[in-house]
Amino acid sequence: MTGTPTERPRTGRELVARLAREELRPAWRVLAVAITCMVVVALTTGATAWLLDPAIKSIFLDRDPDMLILIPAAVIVVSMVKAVASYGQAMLMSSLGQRIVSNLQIRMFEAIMRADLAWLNANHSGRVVSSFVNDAIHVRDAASRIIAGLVKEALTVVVLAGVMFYQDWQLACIALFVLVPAVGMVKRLSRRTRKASQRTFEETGTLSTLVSEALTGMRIVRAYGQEAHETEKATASIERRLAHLVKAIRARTASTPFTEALTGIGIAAAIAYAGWKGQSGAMELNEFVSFIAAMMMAYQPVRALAGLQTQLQEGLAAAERLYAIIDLAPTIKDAPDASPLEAVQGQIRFDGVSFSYGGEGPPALAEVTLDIPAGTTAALVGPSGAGKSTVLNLVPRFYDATAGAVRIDGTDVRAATLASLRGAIALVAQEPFLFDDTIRANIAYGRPGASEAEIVQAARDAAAHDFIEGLPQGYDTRVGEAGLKLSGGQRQRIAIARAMLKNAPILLLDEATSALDTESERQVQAALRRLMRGRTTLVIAHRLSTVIDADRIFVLDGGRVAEQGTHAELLALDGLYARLYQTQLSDDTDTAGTPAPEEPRAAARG
Ligand SMILES: Nc1ncnc2c1ncn2[C@@H]1O[C@H](COP(=O)(O)OP(=O)(O)OP(=O)(O)O)[C@@H](O)[C@H]1O
Repeated sequence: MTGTPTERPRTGRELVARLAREELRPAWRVLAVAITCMVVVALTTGATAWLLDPAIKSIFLDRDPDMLILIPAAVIVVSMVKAVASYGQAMLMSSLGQRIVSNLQIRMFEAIMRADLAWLNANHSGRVVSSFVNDAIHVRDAASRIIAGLVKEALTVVVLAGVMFYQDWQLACIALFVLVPAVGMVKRLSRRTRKASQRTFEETGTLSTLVSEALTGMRIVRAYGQEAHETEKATASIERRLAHLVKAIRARTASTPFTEALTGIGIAAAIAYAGWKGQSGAMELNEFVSFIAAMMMAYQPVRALAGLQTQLQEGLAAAERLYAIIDLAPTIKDAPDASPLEAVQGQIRFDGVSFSYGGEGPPALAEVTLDIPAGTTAALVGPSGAGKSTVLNLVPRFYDATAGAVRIDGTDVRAATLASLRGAIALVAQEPFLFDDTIRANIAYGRPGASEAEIVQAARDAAAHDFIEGLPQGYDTRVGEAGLKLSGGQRQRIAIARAMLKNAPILLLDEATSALDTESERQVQAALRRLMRGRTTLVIAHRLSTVIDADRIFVLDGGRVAEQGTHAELLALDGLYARLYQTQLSDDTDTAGTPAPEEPRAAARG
C-alpha cells in the first residue's frame, strides 16, 4: 500500500521494539502473570521428568512402600500445579492477544478516518479491509506464539536440559549436539516462508478487491452476463493464493520431518551410549529412564521453537503493513495556528486556484477565480472532465489547492480548523450515500443529537416525510446496504433532509443525473429549492431550471473558467454556454418537455 509514513520502522528489530513498546507494555501486568504461569509450566514439566528417577529407584529397585504413596502424590500435585498454570497462561495470552488485535484495529480505523482522500483513492477498499482484518490477527498470532515460545518452550527446554545434564552430562551433550544442524535448516526455511506469506497477503488483497467489486457491481455483472467471467477471475485468484499458501505450509512444515529424524537419531544415540554405560554398570536404570523422558519431553518444545523464526517473519511483515496505515500522515489537517471559522456568512472565493491530482498530468484546475457572494447560488456547468467536481472538492478541503487560495468570508480555508470549515458546509452528492441503518439515523447524521421533532421537520422540508410514514416501520425502517431498499428519488430526499438538518450556511450540491420520473423529480426539485434558500449554494447543475435560476453561472472548460455571468448574459455572449444551452433545449423538446437532468453534461460530451 502506498502512503506517507512518519516514522515507519524499517528493520525487524525496530518493528519488534515498537510492538513491545506500543502493544505489550500497556498490558505488562497481564503479561507478567502469564509469563509467571509459563515459568511454572516449564518447571513442573521438568519436575515430572525428574520424578521418574526416584519413582523407579525407590519403588521398583529399593521397593520402599512409603514411596509408593509419596511419589504418585507428588506427581498429582505437580500435575495439578501444571494444569492450573497452563490454563492461566493460555487464557491470559489469548485475551491479551485479542486486546492487541482490538487496539491495533482501533488505531488503524482512526488512521483511515484521518487519511487523505488521495490515499484512500489510491488504495482499493478491498485491500485496506483485508489488511484491517487479517494483519492484526497475524500480529496477534505471532506475538502470542513468540512470547509463549521464548518463555515457556525455551524455559522448558532449559529445565529439561538441566535434568538431562544432572543425570549424565556426556549423554546430554550427545543429545543436544544432534540439534545443531536444525538451526541452519530453520533459518533457510524461514526465508522461504516469509516470501510465500508476503505473496499470500498480496493475493488476499486482490481477492478481497475482486469480491468487493463483484458485490458492489453485481447489477452490472448480471446485466452484462459476466458471472462466469467474474467466477473465473476469482477462481484464478483463489488458486494463486492456494499455491502461495501451500508453498508457505511446505516451507513451514519442512522442519517437521527434519526435527523428527533428528529426534530419532538423538534417541538412538542416547540409547546406544547409555546402554553401553548401563551394561558396564556406570548408569542406573532409573537415571536412564529419567534422562530419556526428559529428552523426549524436550523435543516437542524444540520443534515449537524451530517454527518461531517463520512465525516471527510473518508477524513482522503483517506489522509493517499495519503500521504503514497507522503512521499515515495526512497532509489535509489543521495548521498549527488554525482558528475556527465563526459566524460564517458564506462568501466563497477562489483566487487563482490551480490543482492537479497526484501532481501528474494536466492540471484539473488552472488559475480559477470565482467570487460567490454570501447567500447566492452559483452554478457550475461545462463539459465532462472540465473540473466541476474538483471545484466542489476544494471547498471542504477534500484536497488542497496546488496554487492560489480558496477563501470563505475572506479566510483561507487552510487557516481555518477543519471541524469549523466542514461544520459550515453541507454536501449533497450526485449518488447520495446512505448507511445501512434506519431512516432516522441517516437523517440525524446531519446533526447528531437532533430531536425527533427536528428530524421530522427536516424530512417534511425535504418532501420525504409522507413516503417515510407510508413505510411499514416509518422512521425505523432500515434502508439496506447503501440505501438500496429505497428508490433513487427517495434516497435523494433523505440526503436532502440530512443536509436540511445540518442547516449549514454553505451548500455544495452535485445534482443527480439519474433520470427520475416527473413526480419524483418535482418533489426533489422543490426540496432542493427549500434547502438552497438563504444559503450560499455551489451547484454542479444538470437541471435546466437550476441553471436558469442561478445568480451566477461559471462555465468551466479544460480546468479554466471559460465564461461567467447570468443566464441572459451568457446567452448574449453566444459562446460555449449558448451552444450547451441550445443543444439541451433541442434535446428537451425531443423528450416532450420532461426536464432531462443529464442534458447539459451529455450535450457537452457530444
Ligand atoms: N481522483 C482523481 N485522480 C486523478 N485524476 C482525477 C481524479 N478526479 C478527477 N480527475 C481528473 O481531473 C479532471 C477534472 O475532473 P472533474 O471530476 O473535476 O471533472 P467534472 O467536470 O466534474 O467531470 P464530470 O462532469 O464528467 O463529472 C479530469 O481530467 C479527471 O480525469
